Amino acid sequence: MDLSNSSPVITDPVAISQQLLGGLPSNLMQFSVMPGGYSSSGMNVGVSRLKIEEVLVNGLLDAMKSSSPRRRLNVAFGEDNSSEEEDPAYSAWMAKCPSALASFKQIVASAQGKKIAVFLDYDGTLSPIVDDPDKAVMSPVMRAAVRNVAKYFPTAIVSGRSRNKVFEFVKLKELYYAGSHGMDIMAPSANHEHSAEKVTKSLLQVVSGIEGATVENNKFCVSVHYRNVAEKDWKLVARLVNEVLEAFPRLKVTNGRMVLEVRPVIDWDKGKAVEFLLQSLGLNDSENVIPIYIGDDRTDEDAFKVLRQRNCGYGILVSQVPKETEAFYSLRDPSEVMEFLNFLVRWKKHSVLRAPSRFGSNSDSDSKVPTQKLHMCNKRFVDSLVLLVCWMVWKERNAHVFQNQRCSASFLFGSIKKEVAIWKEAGASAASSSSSGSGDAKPVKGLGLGLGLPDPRAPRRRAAKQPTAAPPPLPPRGAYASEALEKLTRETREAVRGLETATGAMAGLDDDAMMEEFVKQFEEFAGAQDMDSIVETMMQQLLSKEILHEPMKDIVEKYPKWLEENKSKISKEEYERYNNQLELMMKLNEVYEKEPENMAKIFEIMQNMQECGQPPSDLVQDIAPDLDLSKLGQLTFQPKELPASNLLSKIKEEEQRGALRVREASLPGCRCN
Ligand SMILES: O=P(O)(O)OC[C@H]1O[C@H](O[C@H]2O[C@H](CO)[C@@H](O)[C@H](O)[C@H]2O)[C@H](O)[C@@H](O)[C@@H]1O
Repeated sequence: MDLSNSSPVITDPVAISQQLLGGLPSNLMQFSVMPGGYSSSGMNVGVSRLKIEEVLVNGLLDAMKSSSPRRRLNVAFGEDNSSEEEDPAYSAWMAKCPSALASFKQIVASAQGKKIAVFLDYDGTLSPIVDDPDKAVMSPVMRAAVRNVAKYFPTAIVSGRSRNKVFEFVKLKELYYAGSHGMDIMAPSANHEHSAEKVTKSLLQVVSGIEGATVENNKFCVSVHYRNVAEKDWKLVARLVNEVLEAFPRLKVTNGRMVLEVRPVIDWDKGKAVEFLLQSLGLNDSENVIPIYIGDDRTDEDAFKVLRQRNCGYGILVSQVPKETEAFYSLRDPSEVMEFLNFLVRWKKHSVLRAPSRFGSNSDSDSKVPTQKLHMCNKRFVDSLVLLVCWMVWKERNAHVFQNQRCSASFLFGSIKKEVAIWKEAGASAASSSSSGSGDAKPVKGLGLGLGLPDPRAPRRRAAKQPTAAPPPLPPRGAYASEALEKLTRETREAVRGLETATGAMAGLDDDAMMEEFVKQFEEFAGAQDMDSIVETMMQQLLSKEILHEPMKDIVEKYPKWLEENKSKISKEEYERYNNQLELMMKLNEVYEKEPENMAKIFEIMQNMQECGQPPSDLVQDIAPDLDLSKLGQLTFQPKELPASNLLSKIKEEEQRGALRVREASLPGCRCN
């Protein structure tokens, strides 16, 4: 939806069709308007069938137009620049449906002493919406967050997809799954599956001539996707689906995010699925169980409604625009969902350290937390610090393993402090650019956390050449990158704030004591998630398709020409090395395209890449000036070889034994990234 449109609120498609149908004499309305959809079954064809059909098609079309609203696009980068603070409609909506992150305190306060059960929709909630439904993969960090949540709370995925398909995406055995809008947990008759197959065939036939239209069989339901169909053809899609459904009186159609969902006319939906799951998991005690349901789509409203009616638990709508909803709270996008899930885990794990600055709790347990801890428990600071310490320790470990270089704890701490200074610089710029609200998307030095990572927001030549008047469509595959970028920016900013707090809190402590404190905090946090998985998650994020694929594609595109032009200017060895590098990059791109989740392969290629050193600097300069492949390669050794959590104690031990060679002198600038 274009926000410049008149109504800021997306209305229910049913309401739209009812409105339209309201104009007809009631005796002509023998077709049924289903809750959450409508079916053309039982239609009285005597009077003006064509007219009724037209009304149905138009109703469907209206619903299609109002679905999957898009936000304003930034002219230069195809990104959204608008902030909710500037949008009065959004602010008004937020007052009714506040952020679940901002309201975390209330949510957990009401859950004190009760059991939380978590229900999660998949598309648009755990994975960003993308053009190709088969590519709606979940990021490794999101998977880690869901895995952690499931460690502490019974967790179920409730999806419109078939159960198998959603499992293929989520890949976590510890969860419960309800596919086909929850239908596959209620053992529907084989007839439903059969008619889904039949209607899939008919739908495939009729839409085959419409460019971009696809049909997805979700076992008991069928999705007709029109996200990639030109808007002028949407009416045709609506008409054809409507026509096909006339032969299937037991099926109805509802509208989701750029998708028409054909479902059996049975009294079953995601709300019923949630009730069923609560019952069968022994969580039906509404006094003592708080179900939290997070979803982004219309079908999730059935679940929100159930929670509201039961007067227990919370629906959380994932949306960046105001919507009519039965949910109590909102989150803007999957990255906020992940943050919320992480909050839940930390709250559960560290309830003893719960402090006002962190979750705003003022429970008794707070009084037992020492003041210094209160300062240090600023959640985001701890997170950022953890990442930072983790990263530095990891680099140290690499230097230790690959270069046989070791450093003292105080040197390591010095490096951490230097890194923090870089964060500080980045955070200050990031904070000022965001608080100015100017929408200035200039790259911020240091946004790659000093890791030599490309800044996904840095304008590349290709982007700069695009005419500013016509904004490029928001590339769905960039969603993770901007998610990652947002996260890094947020963490950086918070690290800076946290650093200030910590500086005050730790004033008077000497380097070693400070280091001890850092490590203690780190271990507390790491204890919640296990150190290896934090490192692994971080490595996965840094080497993920979302971060690296775009710059790699750009380099691979230009590399052959560069080689040709420079062959006579470089040595034979260099030429071979570069050729080798190009081949590896091509391999890497292939993995990113075909099996982006295959981290083992990505690690392997990156390791080999490390041997090839940096690509020619004039080649990468325009594309990804900060990209340092040889350094990224160092990331790829499995943490299991030497758990990073042991490293600090190992360093200390060796230091005590006097076995350390301090390497400050050998490392100019002390930057070991
Ligand atoms: O209940 P959900 O798990 O949210 O499933 C609802 C539909 O999700 C998928 O479609 C949506 O996501 C696609 C990938 O991002 C996107 O291309 C499409 O436009 C969205 O509607 C799924 O493909 C459908 O079958 C589900 O019904």
